Parts: sequence; C-alpha cells; structure tokens
Amino acid sequence: MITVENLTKTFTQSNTSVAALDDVSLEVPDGSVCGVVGTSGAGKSTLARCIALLEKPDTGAIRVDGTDLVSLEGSKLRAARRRIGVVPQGDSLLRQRTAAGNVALPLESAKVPAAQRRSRVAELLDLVGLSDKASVYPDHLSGGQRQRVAVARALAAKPSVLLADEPTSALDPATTDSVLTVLERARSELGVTVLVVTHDMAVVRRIADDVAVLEQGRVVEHGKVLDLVSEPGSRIGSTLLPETDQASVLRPDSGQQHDVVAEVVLVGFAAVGALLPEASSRFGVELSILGGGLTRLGDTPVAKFRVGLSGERSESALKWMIERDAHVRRAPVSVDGVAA
Ligand SMILES: Nc1ncnc2c1ncn2[C@@H]1O[C@H](COP(=O)(O)OP(=O)(O)OP(=O)(O)O)[C@@H](O)[C@H]1O
Repeated sequence: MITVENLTKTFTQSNTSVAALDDVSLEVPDGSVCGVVGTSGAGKSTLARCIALLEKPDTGAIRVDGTDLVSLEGSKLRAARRRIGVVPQGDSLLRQRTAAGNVALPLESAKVPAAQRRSRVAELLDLVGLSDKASVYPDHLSGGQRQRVAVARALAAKPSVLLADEPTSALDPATTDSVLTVLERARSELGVTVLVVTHDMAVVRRIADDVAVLEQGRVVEHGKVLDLVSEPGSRIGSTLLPETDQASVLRPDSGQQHDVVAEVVLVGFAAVGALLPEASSRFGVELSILGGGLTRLGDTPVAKFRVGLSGERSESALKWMIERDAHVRRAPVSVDGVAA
C-alpha cells in the first residue's frame, strides 16, 4: 500500500511562490493500478517525483508498506529508492547501450553476478515482449518499444512499486496499447503496485483501478474508478462515460409522455445486459432510451443511459433497479413529460 499523507510542496522563483502540492493525501492499494490525472501544471509530476524520492516534500508523509520514506536518509533512503521502479517522462534509455544493456543497468549498479543478471534481463525482456530485440540499440526501436524497455529496466531490481510519468505521451493509440499491456502485466504477473501519471484519460479507461484527479496542487477526486463513475457530478464519470445528450430528449421520440425520466448508470455484464429489459417486463412499463450509451472501463462494461419510463408502476421499476445496484439520478419532469 502506498499512502500519501498531507503532502505539500511549494516552489519559489523570483519572489513568486507556487503551491505545486497543497495538502495532498491518497492511498494506493497493493497490486492495483492508480492513475494520477489533471491538467498541465496541476502537480502530477511533482507528486510522482516526491513518491520516487527524487524531490523532498515540504511537509507530509509517504508510506510504502508502512514505512515513512520522507524521513529516510543515507543508505536507508537508497534502499527505499530501489523498492520504487521509475519510468521517467520522455526518452530515458542510454543510446549507446542495447535494449538488454539498458535493462541490465540497475542490476549492474546493485552488483548482481553476471549469470543471474543475464537470466533476469531475459525474463524482463520476455515480460515486455521484446526478447527478439535484446541486442538492438534504442535508435532502432520504435517509441513504444523504447518505453517497454524503460518499463523492463524499472522492474529490474524487483521493486514493489512502479511509477510511470506520462508513459504514453506522444504515442499513437496502438502503441499506447502495447505499453499499457506491459504495465498491466507488471501488476498481474509480478504483483507490483503501479502509479501512472498521465493527462490521457485513455490510460485511466484502459488500466486504472483507482484514480486521483489533481487540480492546482489539490486532490479534487480520488477513489475506485468504477465507484466514482456512478457518483453524480463526478468529473471522472463525466469524462469516461457516454454523454446522455440532453438534446436527445427533445427529438420526436421524446415527444411522448414519460412518467419518470432518469439517468441510470449500470456497471458490469449482468446489469448492462439485463436490468433494463427485466425491469420493463417485470413491472409492465414501457422503457425508452433517450440518450447515452455503452463503454468499457478495463474489462468491465459500463452503461449510462437517460431513460424514460411510462406506466403505472414506473416508480416501482426504478426502485427495483436501485435495489439491484443501478445508480439512478432522477430528472425532474415537466408537464409534457420532457426532462427539465
Ligand atoms: N522545479 C520547479 N521550480 C519551480 N516551479 C516548479 C518546479 N517544478 C514544478 N513547478 C511548478 O509547480 C506546478 C506543478 O508542476 P508539475 O510539473 O508538477 O505539474 P504537472 O501536472 O506534472 O504538469 P504537466 O502535465 O504540464 O507536466 C507548476 O506550476 C510548475 O510550474
């Protein structure tokens, strides 16, 4: 578990102070992937640098497995740094070393014997799907392949935490996917806790269990992605889920009367596949989809619909859906049945 407690960091330049981190607290459970997102200047990289022990916060604690890393010094600090693998922002490989040579670097620093080093490098290149590129130099690798080598290098010393700062920036979607697959594999096959700093919501959509949204140095939203998307007013929800498209209720279909209009978020195969039709048939209500759609967060299908229900038992149908974990937000209905 990574626990960040009340972290502050202020930079002062030519008499101007910037609170890059302002009382930031968050928890990343063991073996999970947490996305740290936010606009440019929100404090994401500063947070990553503090957790990687490359920057000292002004106040606050960073605990990994219970130990506060901020207070460490000397050999204890160096040992703690080895438990955190870092994939730095941008191109970070040594150009004069092959892919295998780059991955071996942390093992050489730790004085791991040559035979052990070779087998560990082979394992890591296999993990990132680049066994056939072991002797290729970075200039002859694609951007995505270079990032995968950087991930393998960050994992070389068997860290418990992997921290990646914008690992997919400047990559096309297909290449982004190959890098995210490797991060996901680090978590699932090695049990590493992964923290990904990104401005790309596709990263959160594809691999994050948890997410923290930073704004002007403060955490404005934090939690499990699948919980947050169901919360009314969630920024993550409004970014990751389909628009329910207010305008669609004014289309000809919506001219009909609805007894109830509501926004419904459904999470998981069972809910997405069956809840609406079952509610409709069980309570004898007519159910119209007025907007929204289906998406996928990680492996989980999630739907957000604006629905209109017509029939005497509309309220009961809605209540029944809520009891089955549908997240429902009622929209006020005007006299002609159109949501206000
Ligand atoms: N070394 C530094 N000296 C002075 N100011 C800094 C320094 N590092 C960061 N800052 C300031 O702190 C704030 C947060 O910067 P940070 O790089 O953490 O944001 P970010 O969310 O990672 O942004 P980006 O997405 O653009 O990389 C910004 O206002 C930035 O200008």
